[in-house]
Amino acid sequence: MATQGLNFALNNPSPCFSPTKAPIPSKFRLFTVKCSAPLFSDGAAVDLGLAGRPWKTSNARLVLEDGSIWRAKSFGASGTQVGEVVFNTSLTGYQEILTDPSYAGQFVLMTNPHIGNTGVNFDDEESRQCFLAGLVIRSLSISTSNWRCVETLGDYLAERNIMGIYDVDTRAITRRLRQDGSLIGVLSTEDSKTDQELLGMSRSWDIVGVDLISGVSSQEPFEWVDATKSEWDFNTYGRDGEPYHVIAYDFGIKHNILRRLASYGCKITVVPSTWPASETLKMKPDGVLFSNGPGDPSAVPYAVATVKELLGKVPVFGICMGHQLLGQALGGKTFKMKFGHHGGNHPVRNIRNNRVEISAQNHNYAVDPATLPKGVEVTHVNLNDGTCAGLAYPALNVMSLQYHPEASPGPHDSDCVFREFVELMNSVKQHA
Ligand SMILES: NC(=O)CC[C@H](N)C(=O)O
Repeated sequence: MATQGLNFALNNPSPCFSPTKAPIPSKFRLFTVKCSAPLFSDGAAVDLGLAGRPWKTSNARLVLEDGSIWRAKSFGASGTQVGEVVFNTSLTGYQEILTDPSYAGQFVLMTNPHIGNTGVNFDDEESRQCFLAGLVIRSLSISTSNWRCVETLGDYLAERNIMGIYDVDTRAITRRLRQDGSLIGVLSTEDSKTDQELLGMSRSWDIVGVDLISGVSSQEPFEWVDATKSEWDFNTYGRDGEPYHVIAYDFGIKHNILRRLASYGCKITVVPSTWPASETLKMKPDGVLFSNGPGDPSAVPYAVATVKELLGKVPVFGICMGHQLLGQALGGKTFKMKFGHHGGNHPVRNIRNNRVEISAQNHNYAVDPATLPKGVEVTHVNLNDGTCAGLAYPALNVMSLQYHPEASPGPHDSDCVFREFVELMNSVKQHA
């Protein structure tokens, strides 16, 4: 499919896919990028005093820190919002993306041009709210049609106070992000704010070094029981006997991680990000899961300290942020990538069995394998750019993935890793 091919190419940093480099203006010059078709842009008809148009005209601006201004039409909430712009190459699954807490502080730009056609439903929520800064899309579907739909995307965002824009050249912005790396932007529907003011806001804000986990984690421990609904579940692996008790650290956990663990027969207690390791050990779990979560892994040393305290005492599994925290706890370093990986089409090689999995990914940071101590194995590699996509330290019963085996949205190729975690807990229990 042509769109699928384009989205693969966007994630691949290989020079043969690089778009032509557009000139970037000097840091302090503002310029407007014309992107809408003339028929739909503000302009002549209004100036000439002709009757008002029945369609919406541009009423929002996205000002990027490189000085570019993108005129667009707003939907969802109004106001002014700052965040880091990242592009996501998933073709479907915008509701799961909107409710993935790992997007806190970020504007998600969907490279698939047509968004909103299936509306939103009760089943696809990945957390209790939308934590992202806003949504940037090319075309907002004018009709909504799906058997699960309960509401339109626009109403859903407005109720949750999340800003969205459409009729903006998402391809051009994506090229810019690929060439120059992630950019901070300010989205505004407020005419009272000047372009210079918005540019100033984008240049005085940063996402690096900020603890975003504390804003998304649950505040109290709770039990999780829901498994994947039987009509959606394809797992046939069943276990007899007592379920394994897993303590899941909530750094911004996606519900489908919990559903998949429950489907593999785990009893789950979710604990806040600041839950002391000593309390976890008192609960005598069979395993501990460190979840995904937003922001910079170096900004949460308290979480790294908790992970360190648990290493070697109980089998552990890290997903995305959890993988990065494990990398640091084992003595390694994390670094910020140029534009990260966001989408449901990232090829990863599982080095242990030499199979390639197409995976769902959402991260801007990665573990530098060269900084890891002896004994830590890189188990998975991202085939687009060779970055570390999974780790294991068998001596301490550690396993982790940089990406999302729970998908939501995305392919299910990596689902069997939940079984591997159950088998790890099983073998540790048998040898205790
Ligand atoms: N999905 C996640 O857990 C993301 C981890 C981290 N916030 C990153 O961007 O790399």
